[in-house]
Amino acid sequence: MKILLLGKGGQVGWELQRALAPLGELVALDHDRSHNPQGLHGDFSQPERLAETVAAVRPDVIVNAAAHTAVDRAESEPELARALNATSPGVLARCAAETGAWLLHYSTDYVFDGSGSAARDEDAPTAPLSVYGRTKLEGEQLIRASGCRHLILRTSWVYGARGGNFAKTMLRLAAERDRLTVIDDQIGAPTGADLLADLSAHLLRQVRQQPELGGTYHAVAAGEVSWHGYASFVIDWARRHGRELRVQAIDAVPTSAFPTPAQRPHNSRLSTARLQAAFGLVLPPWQQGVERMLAEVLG
Ligand SMILES: NC(=O)C1=CN([C@@H]2O[C@H](COP(=O)(O)OP(=O)(O)OC[C@H]3O[C@@H](n4cnc5c(N)ncnc54)[C@H](OP(=O)(O)O)[C@@H]3O)[C@@H](O)[C@H]2O)C=CC1
Ligand SMILES: Cc1cn([C@H]2C[C@H](O)[C@@H](COP(=O)(O)OP(=O)(O)O[C@H]3O[C@@H](C)C(=O)[C@@H](O)[C@H]3O)O2)c(=O)[nH]c1=O
Repeated sequence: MKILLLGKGGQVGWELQRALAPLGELVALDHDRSHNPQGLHGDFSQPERLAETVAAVRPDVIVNAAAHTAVDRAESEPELARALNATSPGVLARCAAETGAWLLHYSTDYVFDGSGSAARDEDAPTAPLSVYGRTKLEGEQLIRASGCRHLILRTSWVYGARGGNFAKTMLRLAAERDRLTVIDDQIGAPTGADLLADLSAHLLRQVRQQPELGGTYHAVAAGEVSWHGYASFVIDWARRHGRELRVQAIDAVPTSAFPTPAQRPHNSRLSTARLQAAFGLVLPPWQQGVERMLAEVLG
């Protein structure tokens, strides 16, 4: 099978290069065409040009790991966020529908408003609170409307050994400051880019055999934690493994005490029951992957 991977340099894209390679021929692109084979276009700020790339590569599977993921910055650049998160996935979906290719795409817990405390399933009503969430939801909708064969994996709180993420921010701040202030009333599941990539490869193999398994799934690690609990876990693990950190206190605060340009959901719990049942999987607890990432990052 021939796979076109877009966004190869991101947290998930990096792990996908490893996980997808055994499935067949992989053409992996980033947004700078001077890095790409044959100068192929991979810049999502020019959505229509992605059709040229699909026509040139003629993939059996398109995997889209590119996105505008700077949640606060998206509030002040909604047009760019929309081009990356909605219009471009829509073009890829149209191409996939025309050629019969599969499209694998990633979405987010931020398509929900985060009310209540129950874990949401895939059919729960969406109501994004931010530009990022709204544009990611529009991307999902364009993919479904295109009629292409697709998998949309909604995930949350992604971290990887490569790239920036909350855990690495906390390690940096803990080395610089005496006190940290971290929100404790937003709850979710940190999910490893390596887990997502391995899952993606597994699902692609399966849907090629059983196309009826295509659709939208929640794909997050098991368990739940607040950002404050996550930060405390990371800092505690780093200390126990010999890292000297300056921080003396990690203050737990409500969202109202940590204002940000974008509003984020309080309840990011996603139910993975559908994914586990459809593909016969058991997802690992979030702590397992975070420890693996910390071991890699902290050496
Ligand atoms: N990070 C998270 O916490 C979560 C992510 N997701 C979703 O998972 C997917 C992967 O996210 P993740 O790997 O964490 O994101 P990253 O921010 O690590 O990677 C995003 C990728 O998009 C690329 N990109 C940025 N601008 C452009 C552009 N103009 N044209 C083409 N590519 C561009 C980046 O390239 P470069 O690095 O070269 O700029 C990078 O490869 C996304 O769909 C995201 O919405 C869902 C839930 C949580
Ligand atoms: C840096 C910092 C953040 N926070 C809060 C702000 C926010 O509510 C939460 C996480 O902040 P971040 O900006 O790191 O994370 P954020 O960019 O909101 O992470 C999100 O990214 C997108 C791409 C997704 O799809 C989501 O699933 C989610 O992972 O932690 C603190 O409480 N204290 C701090 O010192």
